[in-house]
Amino acid sequence: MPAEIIDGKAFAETVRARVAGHVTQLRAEQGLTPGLAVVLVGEDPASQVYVRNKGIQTKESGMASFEHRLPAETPEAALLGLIGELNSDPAVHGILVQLPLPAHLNADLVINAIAPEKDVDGFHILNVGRLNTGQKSMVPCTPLGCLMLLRDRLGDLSGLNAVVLGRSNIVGKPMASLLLRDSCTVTVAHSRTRDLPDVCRNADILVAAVGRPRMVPGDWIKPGATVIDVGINRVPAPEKGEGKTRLVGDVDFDSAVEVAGAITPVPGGVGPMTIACLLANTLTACCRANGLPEPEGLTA
Ligand SMILES: Nc1nc(=O)c2c([nH]1)NC[C@@H]1CN(c3ccc(C(=O)N[C@@H](CCC(=O)O)C(=O)O)cc3)C=[N+]21
Repeated sequence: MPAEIIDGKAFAETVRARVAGHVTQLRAEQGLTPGLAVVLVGEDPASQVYVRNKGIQTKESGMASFEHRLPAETPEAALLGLIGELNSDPAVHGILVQLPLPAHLNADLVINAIAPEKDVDGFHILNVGRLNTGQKSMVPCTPLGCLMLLRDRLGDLSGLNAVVLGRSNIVGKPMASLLLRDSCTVTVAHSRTRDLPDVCRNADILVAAVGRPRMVPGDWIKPGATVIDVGINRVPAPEKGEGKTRLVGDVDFDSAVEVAGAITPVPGGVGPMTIACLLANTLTACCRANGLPEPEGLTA
């Protein structure tokens, strides 16, 4: 029996609707409007599309959206100056600096200049430390979205074998941390892992976040496993016409869908959840900043 397809797009819509409901309530009862500032340095076309989508969805949820587009050659001091202003702006509850940054900018320095309570990406070193020690933190959007999908399908995750393929700071490591917190037995696998197919075949939950198109074939998957495909890879699609491209994940969907119990598609899986969780984190940051109770079910 082929796998259930996990509809991340539909799930993300329900998350955004819940965020919007809380935003309406915040405005009516507290006179508050959560605000998200997005900073884009340079003209990377993919980043521009992504930043535009974030702006649209932010406004659709009733929040304020502040976009800052800076030229690629912006000096580090100027970027740090802008972050300082956003840190002290009471209308801004969340700050996201789109990555990757141009090479002359030190991304660690820039991210760590964001006020941790406004760091809706959860990339600030204080949030990383807090997440890893079980303290209240901002949780990175993509892993949070994956966790929501997993809990929705599986309920209690405790005791399950989870394999996270990829060890990035933005997905692999925080994903492993969240799964461990939910009492999974967690393996972080990567390009140097020995017997990688066998390691993956042990997974009740397989999260693929390596950035290599269709790297995971169906015969690496345990029958019935839940597969979360984080990869968003643009590949040539000559069948659509010359020069055309399409998006594929890190999992070879066609073979995996025959083996897995459930699987996220690309597009329409994890990607939309990432943006929904960015909005959820902005709402959470706004509530915390004002000493209000946090929205239930929208945090880790
Ligand atoms: N500071 C920072 N935080 C990020 O969260 C961040 C970032 N920088 N830099 C770039 C990546 C990429 N990213 C995506 C989110 C959603 C989709 C998404 O919604 N994708 C759609 C498809 C979109 C399309 O068709 O192109 C989908 O998967 O269905 C894609 C990519 C967040 N990122």
